[in-house]
Amino acid sequence: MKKVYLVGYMGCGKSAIGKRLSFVTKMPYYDMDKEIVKKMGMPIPKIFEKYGELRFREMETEFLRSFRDESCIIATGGGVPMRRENREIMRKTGLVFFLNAPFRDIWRRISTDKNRPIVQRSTRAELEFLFNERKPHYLKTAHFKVETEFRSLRDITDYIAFQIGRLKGEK
Ligand SMILES: Nc1ncnc2c1ncn2[C@@H]1O[C@H](COP(=O)(O)OP(=O)(O)OP(=O)(O)O)[C@@H](O)[C@H]1O
Ligand SMILES: O=C(O)C1=C[C@@H](O)[C@@H](O)[C@H](O)C1
Ligand SMILES: [Mg+2]
Repeated sequence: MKKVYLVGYMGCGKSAIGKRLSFVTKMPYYDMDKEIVKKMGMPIPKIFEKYGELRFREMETEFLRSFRDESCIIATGGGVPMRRENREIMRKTGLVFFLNAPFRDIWRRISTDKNRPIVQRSTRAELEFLFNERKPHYLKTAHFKVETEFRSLRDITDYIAFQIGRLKGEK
């Protein structure tokens, strides 16, 4: 069985939905950011500080190239679909869902977060610019665009679980 990848901007709900989806589908769940943190033994802001963003981006690609061959749910980092190789690996090895949220909602969720180095170093306008720059890449990576505005985590999770089940021929 294929992997299920959740892609989208910081704060769109990849981790929150990934965990719930794992519960509903009984597929194991992995958070790419957490896997990299575990491997490196330091938090993401520290990885950026010590090795630089480019090396972090290499680590993301390395994760996609080598992560275990099992059916699972993966919440990806917000910058992952920006690289062509990453997009190709995800589309080839799984089903990709883009969680689309308006920037307004995103900003409300991420503006006070200390664990996202890109948020730490950017203004609101810069983050909105990056959001608009990334959106086409999320769209071209994804097999499904999932609208999240005004929808509960449960509702979004059930929709994705339904699509996974449908494609597995269960429903
Ligand atoms: N549709 C939603 N309804 C209510 N709360 C939401 C929704 N989507 C996300 N949230 C909340 O917003 C916060 C940020 O979500 P989450 O951490 O899952 O984002 P993320 O996409 O994993 O971000 P990152 O790329 O930085 O890891 C969480 O507290 C989550 O519960
Ligand atoms: O959007 C991004 O570039 C990032 C999002 C997070 O998931 C982390 O991968 C890291 O903070 C970078
Ligand atoms: Mg996350």
